[in-house]
Amino acid sequence: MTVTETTSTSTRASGQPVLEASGVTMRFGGLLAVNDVNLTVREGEIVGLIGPNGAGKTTFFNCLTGLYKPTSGAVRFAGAPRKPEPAKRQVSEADDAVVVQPLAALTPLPPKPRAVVRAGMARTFQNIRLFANMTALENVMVGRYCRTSSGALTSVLRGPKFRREESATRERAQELLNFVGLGKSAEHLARNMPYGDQRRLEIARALATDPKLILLDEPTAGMNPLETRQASDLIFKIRDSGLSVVVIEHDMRFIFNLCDRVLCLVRGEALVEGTPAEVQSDPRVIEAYIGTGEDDEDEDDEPRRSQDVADGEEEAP
Ligand SMILES: Nc1ncnc2c1ncn2[C@@H]1O[C@H](COP(=O)(O)OP(=O)(O)OP(=O)(O)O)[C@@H](O)[C@H]1O
Repeated sequence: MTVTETTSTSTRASGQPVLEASGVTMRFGGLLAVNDVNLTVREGEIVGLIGPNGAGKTTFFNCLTGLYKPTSGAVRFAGAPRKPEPAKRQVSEADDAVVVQPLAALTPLPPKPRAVVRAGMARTFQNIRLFANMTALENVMVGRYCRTSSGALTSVLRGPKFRREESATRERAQELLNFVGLGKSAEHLARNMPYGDQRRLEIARALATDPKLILLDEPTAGMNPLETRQASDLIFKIRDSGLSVVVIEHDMRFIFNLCDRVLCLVRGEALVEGTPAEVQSDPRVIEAYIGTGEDDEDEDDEPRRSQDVADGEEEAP
């Protein structure tokens, strides 16, 4: 299957690109998991990544976030480090001098995941990866440490600089817990928190790194309908706070109600990209999920929640 089609302009397509993946290909030995996939994410956009099981969504995500080095292709990100440019000065109508930051240019993604986080990209994983025996607040504080400057020695000596940073980190972590609706759970051990709260906590920890772009891998997996609605509200709130979001989900109703744009991968290739309305009504997407009935014996094509496509079609605007 080699058909790739871009059929939409996003409702927010006028924003500057923050991430650009071009020709991303990932092979595992003889297996072509992702084949020549392109994706541009713009400021303030929510982009959904869908596809049947084994379509290559997580592998593509891993390429976007620097966890995998693509076999070929490039990922460019607006926050990636580059040569410092002098800030330009602009004079407003009121003749006040205002310092304007130059527009962030897209530059190649740094090679290591830690550098990717510093550049402004954060992610959550399909399986919850919290520090189970730490409190909610401590989990978020850990996410914050990539933005603090205390070195090992300062931390051991616990001098004034360390104490100031520690206090600011704690304060910011509490703000983020409030933001995701976990303000009252700050002292709860992560392992004792309800499942939906653990997912929120992961998002708060990712937000603690001050990202420009957050990538969420199946954020509603295992959630009940109420938790799923709350997750949706939280993602809108994150977008409204100025971030771009990329989200992988199998729950089509959730995706089609949430996203500005959706990319459907099938067998590692981009099948269709468009608005939720375009993607959910595209016969190729329906076929990819539900099948034609001719290749029912092909287990790899079996969708986890095939009925969701039809559900989304009825419900989405
Ligand atoms: N580290 C790896 N080594 C070898 N093969 C892999 C590896 N990771 C993924 N694959 C294979 O690559 C293909 C794509 O897998 P991937 O997990 O990216 O799909 P997915 O769309 O995220 O699936 P799901 O919806 O089930 O999570 C699959 O055939 C998978 O078995």
